Amino acid sequence: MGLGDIIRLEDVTAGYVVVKQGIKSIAREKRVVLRNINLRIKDGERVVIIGESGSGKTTLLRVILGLLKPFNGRVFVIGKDIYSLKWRERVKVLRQIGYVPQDPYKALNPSVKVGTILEEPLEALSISERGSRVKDILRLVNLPENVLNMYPMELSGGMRQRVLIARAIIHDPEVLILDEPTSALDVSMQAQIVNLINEIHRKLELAVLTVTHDLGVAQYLADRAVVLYRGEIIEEGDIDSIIKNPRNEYTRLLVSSY
Ligand SMILES: Nc1ncnc2c1ncn2[C@@H]1O[C@H](COP(=O)(O)OP(=O)(O)OP(=O)(O)O)[C@@H](O)[C@H]1O
Repeated sequence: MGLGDIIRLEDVTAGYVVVKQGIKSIAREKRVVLRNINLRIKDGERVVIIGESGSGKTTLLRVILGLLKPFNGRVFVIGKDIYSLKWRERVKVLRQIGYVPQDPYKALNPSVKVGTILEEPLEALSISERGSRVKDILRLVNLPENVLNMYPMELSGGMRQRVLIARAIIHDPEVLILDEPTSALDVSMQAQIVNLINEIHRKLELAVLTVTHDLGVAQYLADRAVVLYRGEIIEEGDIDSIIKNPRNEYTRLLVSSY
């Protein structure tokens, strides 16, 4: 394991166990979605995973987030093999990941005020420390303080996305992971969120891993890109050279339709 790896996947094969019910029998079958994935996110690096719908992007995130144990291979987060850890230890290590789920309209509990949502990850701090941390983060994500007393439903999609990003980084993790951060937003809002993510990367000096099917977003949010196709990494490297000079046939197709 090299110095400075925040996340590292070694030969990961993962998927789901599906239950097939026959007339007289029930059979469990392994459905492999990811094959032999080797992936490394270094300290402070911006990496984007590009792939079409069904390529396994969300499954890959579940594996990294400690939610889906691979059939084979190992997953390291800040140097710890997470699936070999006891649950309590694993939770502690996984706090180094800030996660922004896919849909800002569905991801926030509608009956909880924004202030409570943001304080939740800060339970270890005193009340006054929490308050000042919340204020700092609101400033960083460019939200006014009056949102603290509002419910998610009262906010626009872009504001909800800012709340989700704020919640993900408020406890100062080492890496921010975003699942399709712009796909539910209109075009002008997409640019603002992309700029915000880059600003957070600069100011907090954390690694950023973004999953997207949008090459435009990928170009703005990454130094390095990994192309996932049918559960396998088929190409990876510098995002601009992948776009200018794709080596794999599928990547060429992806770039030509962009
Ligand atoms: N809980 C599950 N049980 C069985 N199969 C699943 C499950 N979740 C996902 N899959 C299958 O795994 C494959 C990859 O799905 P995944 O959601 O990881 O893809 P994705 O690239 O994130 O797609 P999208 O962009 O549409 O979310 C799909 O064929 C999907 O049907």
